[in-house]
Amino acid sequence: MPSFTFTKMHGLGNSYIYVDLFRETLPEDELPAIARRVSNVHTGIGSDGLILIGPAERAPVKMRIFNSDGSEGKNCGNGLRCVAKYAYEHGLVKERRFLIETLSGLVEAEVAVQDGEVVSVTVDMGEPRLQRSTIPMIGPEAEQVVAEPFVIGGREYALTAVSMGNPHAVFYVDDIRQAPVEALGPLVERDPRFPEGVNVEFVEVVSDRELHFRVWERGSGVTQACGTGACAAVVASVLNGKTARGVETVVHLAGGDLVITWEWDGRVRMTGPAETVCTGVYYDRGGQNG
Ligand SMILES: N[C@H](CCC[C@H](N)C(=O)O)C(=O)O
Repeated sequence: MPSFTFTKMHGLGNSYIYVDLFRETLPEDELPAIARRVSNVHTGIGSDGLILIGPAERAPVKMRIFNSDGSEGKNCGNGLRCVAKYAYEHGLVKERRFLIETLSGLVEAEVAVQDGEVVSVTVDMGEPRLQRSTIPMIGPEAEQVVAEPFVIGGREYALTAVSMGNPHAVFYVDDIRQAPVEALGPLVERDPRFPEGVNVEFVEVVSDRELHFRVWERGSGVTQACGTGACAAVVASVLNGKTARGVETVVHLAGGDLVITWEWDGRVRMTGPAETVCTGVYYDRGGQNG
């Protein structure tokens, strides 16, 4: 039976099973099924998905992320902070600031270190993509989608769409505790107006530099946190005139807080924690369990 070593890590409770491809080899065509199996809390290890840390052409390390349903995402904010922590602590990089390659491009991470341990990470997530065709969303290609009427499930909502390399649909609510995450999340996730699906975020504005946030993730459902989603929420809030550009905004997610700024240079910077839960050996029984 094939087996491989893994490290379970989380960013604000958004956990993934990390496999170091500098040490392990996984069959490419099995990756979606392996993601489903390791994510299963009953027959696997239990997580929101699988993240691979491996060699890259244009950076010291590359991150690939698979959601718990086996679909491959193009970016992952909480995952990037954990990859940065892993890379620094395992000597894959020597500097505290370095590039990480993702399917949506290169990002720059900077680790904060105390007694040899990475305690927090700042990631320059690059510029948000705002044109409909880059979300992607069907409709006039060059248009931005800001507070656009969006009818679904028999009701009309105000939709703001932002891509951080992966797609996000942001909705505002008066009380985050009442947000229709499980009722609306899966409907929007698979709506045909989003040809690649979409992550669905609900935001309550506390002030011009503080948000409450909940998420239904594409491919994983409700998670404790979504780093790219929190970045999309800050960008959407500036576009909707609810928070300030160039100012640190605190985003309260179910699993904890992120500090995010949509800088005047156009780039979005995110700072937050990254934790190692455990390391181990996974005995993969193949199709028998997922
Ligand atoms: N579900 C996302 C990938 C994970 C993103 C999230 N966990 C984050 O921290 O950004 C997608 O399919 O685009």
